[in-house]
Amino acid sequence: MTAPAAKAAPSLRAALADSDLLFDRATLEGVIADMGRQIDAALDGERAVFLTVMNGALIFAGHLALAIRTDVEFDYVHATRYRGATSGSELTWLREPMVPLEGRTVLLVDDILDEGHTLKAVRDDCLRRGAKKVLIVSLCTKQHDRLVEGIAADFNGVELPDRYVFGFGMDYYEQGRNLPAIYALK
Ligand SMILES: O=P(O)(O)OC[C@H]1O[C@H](OP(=O)(O)OP(=O)(O)O)[C@H](O)[C@@H]1O
Ligand code: HPA
Repeated sequence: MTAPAAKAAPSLRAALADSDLLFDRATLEGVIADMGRQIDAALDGERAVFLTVMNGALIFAGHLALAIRTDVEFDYVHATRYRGATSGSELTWLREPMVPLEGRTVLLVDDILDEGHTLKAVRDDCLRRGAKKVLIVSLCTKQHDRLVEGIAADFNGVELPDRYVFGFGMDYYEQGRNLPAIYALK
């Protein structure tokens, strides 16, 4: 029996034609360089766990890691609640942290703080594992009144309008993650 054909994703080209460029690569690289300096100052020499939330944070994490001078220990989690769609649902854990977090400072690195469910769940999980401090590092934060209570970025790069965004790690139906800029659908 042949498997049913996968549903075609909406066109990335059409989405780009119907989007605004919000932040280009040079701007984002400058913003991330500043974030690296602020994080170095906050760590004050302490070796933190650099915990990337896959997949969206992959590109930001690579740039940010090169902007931080303090040595860090890498690990990642994979938690998703959008699963290639443009609105979120239940959070699914695909990979938990492997590095012991007890007594450690964690830099929790993600691409976007939107409604905050993902970062809140991962932050709380790190604390349950005994992390002494979790610093939330997000490339961007969306401006709206749907943010869950009790979550905020300790380090944030740029602020976004309340529109669906993609590029620089963020996907449009699992496309466009490697666009070197952030776009917003009109
Ligand atoms: O603040 P929230 O409303 O929870 O949304 C933010 C989360 O959504 C995206 O992940 P997604 O579930 O799309 O998975 P992905 O990282 O694989 O794209 C993004 O990378 C954040 O982790
Ligand atoms: O606006 C968004 N774009 C991409 N991924 C996201 N995850 C939460 N919000 C978004």
